[in-house]
Amino acid sequence: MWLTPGKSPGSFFCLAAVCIGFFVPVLAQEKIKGVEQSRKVSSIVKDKPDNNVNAKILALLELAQSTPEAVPAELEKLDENPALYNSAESYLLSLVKARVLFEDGEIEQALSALESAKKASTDIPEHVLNQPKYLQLYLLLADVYAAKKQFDLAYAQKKEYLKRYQAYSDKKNADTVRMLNKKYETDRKLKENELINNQNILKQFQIRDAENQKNAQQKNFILLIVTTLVFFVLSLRQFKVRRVLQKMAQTDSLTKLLNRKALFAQGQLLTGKAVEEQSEFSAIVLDIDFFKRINDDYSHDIADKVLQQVARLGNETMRSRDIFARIGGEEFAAILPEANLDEAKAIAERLREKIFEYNFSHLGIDCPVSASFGVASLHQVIPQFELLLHAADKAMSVAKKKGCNQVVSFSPHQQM
Ligand SMILES: Nc1nc2c(ncn2[C@@H]2O[C@H](COP(=O)(O)OP(=O)(O)OP(=O)(O)O)[C@@H](O)[C@H]2O)c(=O)[nH]1
Repeated sequence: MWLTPGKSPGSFFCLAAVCIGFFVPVLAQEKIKGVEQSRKVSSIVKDKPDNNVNAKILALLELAQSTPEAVPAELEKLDENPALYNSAESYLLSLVKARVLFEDGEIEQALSALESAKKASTDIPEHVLNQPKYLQLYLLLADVYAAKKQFDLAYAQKKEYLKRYQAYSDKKNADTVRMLNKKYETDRKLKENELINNQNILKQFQIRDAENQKNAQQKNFILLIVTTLVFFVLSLRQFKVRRVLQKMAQTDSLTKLLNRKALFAQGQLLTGKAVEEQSEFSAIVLDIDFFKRINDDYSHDIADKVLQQVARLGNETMRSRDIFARIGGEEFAAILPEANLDEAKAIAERLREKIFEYNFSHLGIDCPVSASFGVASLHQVIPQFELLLHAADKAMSVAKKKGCNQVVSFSPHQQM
C-alpha cells in the first residue's frame, strides 16, 4: 500500500499532507531553537556586551568616523536581519547608519536612526552606554539638532555627552585605581608570602645548623670523655705496672720481703733521719744455721719453704716501724728505728726463739731449725748504714763462731 507519485492526484495530496505533517513541526522547533539562541546571545550581551559585539560592526563604526563615504558599500555586505544582532550590535549599527545619513545630508533619517539606537539602548547596561563608542549617539544627536537649528537640544545632547563621558572617565579611573590597588595588594601579599617562606627556610637552616652544632658538640664531648677515660685507664694501668715493676725491683720474689737493694735505700734514709734527730737506731743481721744441710737433706724446695717461714716469723716479730728484709741466700737483716742496742737485742732474741721453737715437721724436717743473730747500734759506728750493717754482720759471725743459735751484740773490739 505504498503511495507513489504519478499514480493518481489523490496520492500526491496524501504525500504532501504527510510531508507537511513531518516538516512543519521540525521547522517550528528550529525556529524556537533560533529564538532561544538569540535570547541566549542577548543575555550574554547584557553581562559582557562589548566582548560580544560583531567585529565587523566595530570596524564599520570606525570607518563611519574616518571615511563615511566608504560605509554604504560595506553595509551592503552585512546581513540586515535584525534578529541576528544583539542589542549592542543593533545600537552600534544604528549609529553607523545615522553617521552615513548625516554625512549625506539626510538629517531626518539620521535622527530616525538615532531614535532606533536609543530604543536598542534600553537592554544595554548604563556603564556600557557610557563608553566613548556608544557615546557617539549624543555627539551625532547634537550634530543633527544643530543642523536642524535646534541649538537648545543640540546643547543638551552635548551636555549629556560630557556628563556621561565624565562618568565613564571617573569609572575608568576608579577601575584603574581599584585594579592597581588590587595588583599592589596582590604583589604585596606575594612578597610577604615570599618573605615568610624565605624566613621559614632561613629558620629551618638555622635550626638544622643549631642541631648540627649541637650534635657536633655532643660528639666532641663524648669523644673528649672517651679519650679522657682511655687516657685515664691507660695512665692507671701504666701507673699500676710501674708500681708492680718498682715493687718487683725492690722485693725478693721467694719471701716477698724487701731485697738487699731496697733495704739499703731505706736504711740510708732512716740513718740520715736518726742522725738528724739524734735518735736511737739499730740493725740486726741473721743467718740460718747449717742451711746447706737442709738443702742437701731435704731438697731445695723444702729449704725454700724454710726460708719463707723464717721470713713470716721475722715479719710478725718486728714492730710496725721496723723493716725486715732478705739480703742474701739464707741471710736476713732488720733495721729498727728508735731502738737502742738492748731493745734490738731483745727483738733478735725473740725471733731466735720463735725460729728455734717452730715445728717444721709438716715439711718433713724432724729437727729444730736455728739461726745466729748479730746486733749493732748506730752510736757504735761511724753513722753510716753500710757500716752499721757491717757491724751487725760481724756480730752475727761471732755468734756462728760461738756455736750458732744465739744473739751477739757488736762490740768495738770485734774486727770490722
Ligand atoms: N734452697 C735454697 N738454698 C739456698 C738459697 N740461697 C742459698 N742457698 C744455699 O744455702 C747454702 C748456704 O751454705 P753455707 O754458706 O755453707 O752456709 P751454711 O750451710 O748455712 O753454714 P753456716 O752458715 O756456717 O751455718 C748453700 O748451699 C746455698 O746453695 C735459696 O734461695 N734457696
